[in-house]
Amino acid sequence: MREIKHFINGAYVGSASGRTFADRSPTDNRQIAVVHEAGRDEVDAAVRAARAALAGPWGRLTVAERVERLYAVADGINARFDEFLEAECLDTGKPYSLARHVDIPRGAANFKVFADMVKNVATESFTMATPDGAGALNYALRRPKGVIGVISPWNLPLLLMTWKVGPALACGNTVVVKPSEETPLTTALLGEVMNAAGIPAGVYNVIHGFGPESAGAFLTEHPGVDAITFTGETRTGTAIMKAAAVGVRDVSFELGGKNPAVVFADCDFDAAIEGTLRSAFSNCGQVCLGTERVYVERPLFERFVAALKEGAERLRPGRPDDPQTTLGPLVSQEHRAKVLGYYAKAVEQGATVVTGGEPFVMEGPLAEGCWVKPTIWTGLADDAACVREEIFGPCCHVRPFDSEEEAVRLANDTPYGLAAAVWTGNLGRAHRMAATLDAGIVWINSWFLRDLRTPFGGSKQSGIGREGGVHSLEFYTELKNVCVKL
Ligand SMILES: NC(=O)C1=CN([C@@H]2O[C@H](COP(=O)(O)OP(=O)(O)OC[C@H]3O[C@@H](n4cnc5c(N)ncnc54)[C@H](O)[C@@H]3O)[C@@H](O)[C@H]2O)C=CC1
Ligand SMILES: O=C(O)/C=C/C=C(\O)C(=O)O
Repeated sequence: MREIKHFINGAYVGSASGRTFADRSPTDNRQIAVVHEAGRDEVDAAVRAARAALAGPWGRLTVAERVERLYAVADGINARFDEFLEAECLDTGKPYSLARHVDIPRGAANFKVFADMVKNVATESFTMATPDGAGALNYALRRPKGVIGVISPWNLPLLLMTWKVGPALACGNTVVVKPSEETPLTTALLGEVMNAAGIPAGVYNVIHGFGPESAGAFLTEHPGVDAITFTGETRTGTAIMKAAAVGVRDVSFELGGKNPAVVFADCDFDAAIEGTLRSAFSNCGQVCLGTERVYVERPLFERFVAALKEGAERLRPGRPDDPQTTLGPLVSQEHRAKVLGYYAKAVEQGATVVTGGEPFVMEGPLAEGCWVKPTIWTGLADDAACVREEIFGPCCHVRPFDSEEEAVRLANDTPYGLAAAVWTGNLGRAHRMAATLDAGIVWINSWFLRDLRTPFGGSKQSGIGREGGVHSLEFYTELKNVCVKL
């Protein structure tokens, strides 16, 4: 049995309390690791180590030296690709075919891309007139913000954690990471890569545990943390924001979504079906950018629903390492109960179940796993729970519309504003839709095409701030203006 310890000041350490919890595989519910649970003492030790490293060798490196080490981290992930792949798929149950192309390569890319960015970023400068005629020169310096608290979720554990840690380190900060209690393995493994890459002790720290009254809350409440970055549920974001208010610490939040896809009759039908299948069912629907509401122009509606059903029924659940597997389980029994609760509620509220709506019956050890069928509904009212609330499972509701105005009204009728997809062959309409949809990210005739230089984040209750490209640098640095009288 693996034993997962905290990673503090460059070394793996257990909890002084001896408290541990079980990490289970969602594939078959077997225990895969015993994980140490941090108390306030371990969190404090991690924050102190991070603070000391800021003033230590890390803080004295030149940008070029930092960049070189971050490249070594990326190379270190790639060199141990298969170990990361195995650990990520063991924790999440996701198919190797998915993690091999998305999670692990992005884990490495998140270090390289932001290393390149800090190498090339400029800051502004202004000359100004002064009464004596000599003038003055203003220029801005970017300085690390300090110790960054990173709270990461379970759906894309390595990808989303490194999406924060990569730019934070590139900007010269140090971090204390609290990975999700459901998926601690790859965050723990990254400590070994950090050491091998020559990242000084204390720059990357990891503490394990839960959220409220555990490691997550202890970290966000810790006065030694200068800023907090979080991806997860909107309600958790609210709790973290309250903690961050003490000491007036900065936050960057990427929160829930109830993302629409709008499909016009003039779309490329096959592309729209392929894209919508991916956006609704990839990672078993556990992607914050995923589509849970599909609006289809009426003339296309019946054909679209039939093709989507056929695609959903082609998905094959199975072991992550089986090349035939195209659908993993949900992350936990608790999450499965939540998703199945929505499946039951949809029926109570009058949905037509086009396909799915129930658990998969699996054989052998997999019978104990967190499997649910990909599910498509039609016929729900616009205020039904499954149309309003984030489910985070492999499911979507499909509804017809009759005009562009109606499609915009329906798509925007949500407290969330993370992502949207529009499928149309009409370029003018594509741009109109992009401008009027309330979302941080609008994909036209695509989904999950990610350029890491672009702003990423949500409007309304889907988040605060933007990360990606220079926007990450904005969050992870303080700009200092220097005014020189000439
Ligand atoms: N990427 C996303 O947008 C995600 C959304 N979700 C949504 O959230 C729902 C609940 O899943 P959870 O795992 O409970 O998500 P969560 O938002 O509660 O957990 C995410 C992270 O926050 C930590 N956390 C929880 N409460 C905290 C607190 N008070 N202070 C500090 N840290 C805290 C957790 O330990 C975990 O590391 C899911 O059903 C799904 O709808 C979950 C994970 C990712
Ligand atoms: O950065 C990405 O490409 C993916 C982001 C996905 C999420 O933030 C999520 O599912 O929570």
